[in-house]
Amino acid sequence: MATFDTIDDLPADKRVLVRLDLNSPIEDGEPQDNRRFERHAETVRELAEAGHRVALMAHQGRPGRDDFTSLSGHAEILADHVDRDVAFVADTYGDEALEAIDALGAGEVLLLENTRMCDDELPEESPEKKAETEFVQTLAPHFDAYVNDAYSAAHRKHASLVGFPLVLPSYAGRVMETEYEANTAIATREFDGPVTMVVGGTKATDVIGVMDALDDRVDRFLLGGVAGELFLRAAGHPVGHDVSGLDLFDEQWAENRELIESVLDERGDAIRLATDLAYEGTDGDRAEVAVDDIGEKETGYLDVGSETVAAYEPAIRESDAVFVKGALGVFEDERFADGTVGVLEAIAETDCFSVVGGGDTSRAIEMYGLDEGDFSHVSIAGGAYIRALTGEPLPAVEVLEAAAGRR
Ligand SMILES: Nc1ncnc2c1ncn2[C@@H]1O[C@H](COP(=O)(O)OP(=O)(O)O)[C@@H](O)[C@H]1O
Ligand SMILES: O=C(OP(=O)(O)O)[C@H](O)COP(=O)(O)O
Repeated sequence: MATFDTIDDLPADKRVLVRLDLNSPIEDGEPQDNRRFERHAETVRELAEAGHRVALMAHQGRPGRDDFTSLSGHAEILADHVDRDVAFVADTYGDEALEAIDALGAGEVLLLENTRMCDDELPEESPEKKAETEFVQTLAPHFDAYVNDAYSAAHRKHASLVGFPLVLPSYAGRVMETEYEANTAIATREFDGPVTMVVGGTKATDVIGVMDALDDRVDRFLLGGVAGELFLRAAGHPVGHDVSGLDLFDEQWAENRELIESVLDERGDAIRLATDLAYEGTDGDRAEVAVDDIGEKETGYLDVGSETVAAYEPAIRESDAVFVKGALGVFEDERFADGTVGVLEAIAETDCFSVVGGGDTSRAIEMYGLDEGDFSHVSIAGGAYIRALTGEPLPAVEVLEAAAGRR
């Protein structure tokens, strides 16, 4: 049972600062609609309909990456889901933002600019330090309450996530509440048969530590995506290097090499690696190569190959529980969706307990016409949900709980 207050406990007619997680796939510079908008819209609508003045904070991407953009497009998508205007101000806590916040009327909604454009936001520090930042100290006096709905970012100690509960009465939004309950329940659940985790995506650093911490709670890991290539690299294959402008591999390799090698050493029997990989052939079609035939690293691999998919599917069918974190390939491109979709289809056809997590990965469900009802839980959280599986506390949840304890 969560020990934080929720928006059911929020007194009427307040100026409320709300943290959402609208971090989304970006295509041609534009955010793509996904279930994060739909799910957070419930909290925003409820607060606006209750007559609160609602200012929203959220982040997009990471500085230096292609997905680091303004939130102006996010405001439009969110407005469609909330079914009311969502104003946008290209400022987070400067004069322009404060003016727009102070001008909010009852039931009005305003989205502030990407929190990660502020220097105070990102360095991971204690909640006490974050509460002292100019970011928190400037915004807080303009509000009566803080609502955190960003469960999927709750593993980060950023100012907008851990600073405000020390200085404002604080509450969990609907997404925070439901994701917390679902993911905490999963962490304590026992399974009779094999437990499988599908590990892919781009955030290898997030998943490798969790693989280590999950220890023997997971019987086998099926690997793909960036993490999968880094494990292949550790196993001596010439893959998992940055080629042609990609910067997904080498930095994460340097950061995790020792851990990957020790996980491979200790849990090697439980780890299944791709035996073939897919890439873009010279004619633009999908081409495949056996991992053992890759002589040197000269191309980017964008999916696991068909032999690998055929080996992963039966492993899923005989599992009692399957957890998915991260896509096995660049499924947004149909040519490289086979791994991700093959695994999701096998789960959907199987009567196992299943969780699909991650803002990007869960999007594959609707993109490829799968039915959400065929999965036990589709989480909009990736890194936060797999950390919850290890029982590791989430800093942004801890400060909400501490805030409730002080009231
Ligand atoms: N081999 C690969 N190279 C580049 N990107 C990949 C590869 N495999 C998977 N991806 C990308 O990983 C993304 C999901 O990664 P990640 O952000 O870690 O997961 P999530 O947001 O679902 O938690 C997908 O959008 C997919 O395009
Ligand atoms: O999308 C997110 O996490 P996820 O990819 O683990 O689901 C969150 O917004 C956290 O983003 P971050 O991993 O850049 O801190």
